[in-house]
Amino acid sequence: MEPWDNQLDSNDSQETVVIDTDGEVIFYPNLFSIQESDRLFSELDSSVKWRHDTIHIYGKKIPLPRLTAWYGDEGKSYIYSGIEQHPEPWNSTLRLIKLKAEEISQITFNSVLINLYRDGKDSVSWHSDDEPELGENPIIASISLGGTRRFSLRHKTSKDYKIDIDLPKGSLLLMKGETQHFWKHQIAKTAKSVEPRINLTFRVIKPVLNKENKI
Ligand SMILES: O=C(O)CCC(=O)C(=O)O
Ligand SMILES: [Fe+2]
Repeated sequence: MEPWDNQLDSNDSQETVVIDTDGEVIFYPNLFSIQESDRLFSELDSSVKWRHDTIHIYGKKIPLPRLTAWYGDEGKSYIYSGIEQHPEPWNSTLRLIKLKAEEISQITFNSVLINLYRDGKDSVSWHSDDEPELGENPIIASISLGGTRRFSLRHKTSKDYKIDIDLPKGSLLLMKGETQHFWKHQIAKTAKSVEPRINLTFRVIKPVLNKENKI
């Protein structure tokens, strides 16, 4: 039996409400133990097909400040930076993590976007996960492994609403309801020395109408 085959223990049920206004964000600090987290980190670090994508801004090619990968059910493609992306098929480690995320979230996910923050210079800038293929009120389960990084949320119109939360290894942050309409989030760069971090955001990709109004 693998360590992560355990039933939910009492630690798993700890939860903190991070946001309950204009959306819902809930933090579960101990989805995986430290030992399980370290093992999952090294398995994913070596097995994931990491990409270093570039984005095009004002005619310039800019490498993303992190490595990424996308895994999911076959046939769930989505348009990202104007390019149709096809997911890699699930591997066994990702399936196990997905099951744990689904137990907590009470929803079946069909894809995961994975980020590798190699050091403190890697980051993700302010954004909402509001692509049409995620649907009206997406449920996103975000799992952290490796070094702790600070996750910030800020309300789009009420400038005083701002929350920072450190995401340690083994934790899960659940974003749901209207969160993506009203809030943006980021992982800022840091000058502190930090261990590499892997973040997995499990999502449900829905069919969307394309230009010819076909699914
Ligand atoms: O690394 C994180 O915790 C957040 C990643 C994120 O926001 C995203 O991939 O959309
Ligand atoms: Fe995001």
